[in-house]
Amino acid sequence: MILLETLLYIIKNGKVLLIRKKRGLGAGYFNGVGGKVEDNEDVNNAAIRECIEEIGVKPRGLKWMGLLEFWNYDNNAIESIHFVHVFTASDYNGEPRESDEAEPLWFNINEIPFNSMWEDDSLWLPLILSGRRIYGRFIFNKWRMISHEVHSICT
Ligand SMILES: COc1nc(N)nc2c1ncn2[C@H]1C[C@H](O)[C@@H](COP(=O)(O)OP(=O)(O)OP(=O)(O)O)O1
Repeated sequence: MILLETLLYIIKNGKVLLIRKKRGLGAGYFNGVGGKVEDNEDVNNAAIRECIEEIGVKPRGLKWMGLLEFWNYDNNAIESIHFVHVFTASDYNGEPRESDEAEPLWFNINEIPFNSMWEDDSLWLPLILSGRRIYGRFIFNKWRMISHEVHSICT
């Protein structure tokens, strides 16, 4: 199963808006806002749509910050490959609200709750939050990370 997905981090006043995911892949973890790109949808519009659906705000000042690949194996068989386009936004319209998918919470940039996030996040999210564009590839077995590579993109 190959999936095209998005992640979006709204950064404002020294804080980043994360969600506590309530269902699906990564339920219980804090993460950026995001989900699957729909047929005939571009990744920018998917990031905006997911943000409206999950926390009720329309992000503004969207910036593409990189591409992440998450390969999950079940022993020797590939279970899923996720190509995830990552964005930041500098502002938004509306007020963040909880939905059946997500609870939004603000965190200081230097107090990200990595202990309650996907294992890979501490390897790349600080780079994105400091304004670097990146490419990363993370290999998992049954969603335990077994190897990784992260590179800055020259821009
Ligand atoms: C494995 O490492 C991952 N780390 C992080 N930080 N985020 C990840 C990882 N793997 C996937 N993701 C992200 C990418 C997407 O934003 C979500 C998964 O999307 P989901 O399955 O929730 O997609 P939706 O379209 O919202 O779901 P529904 O089909 O339920 O509408 O996780």
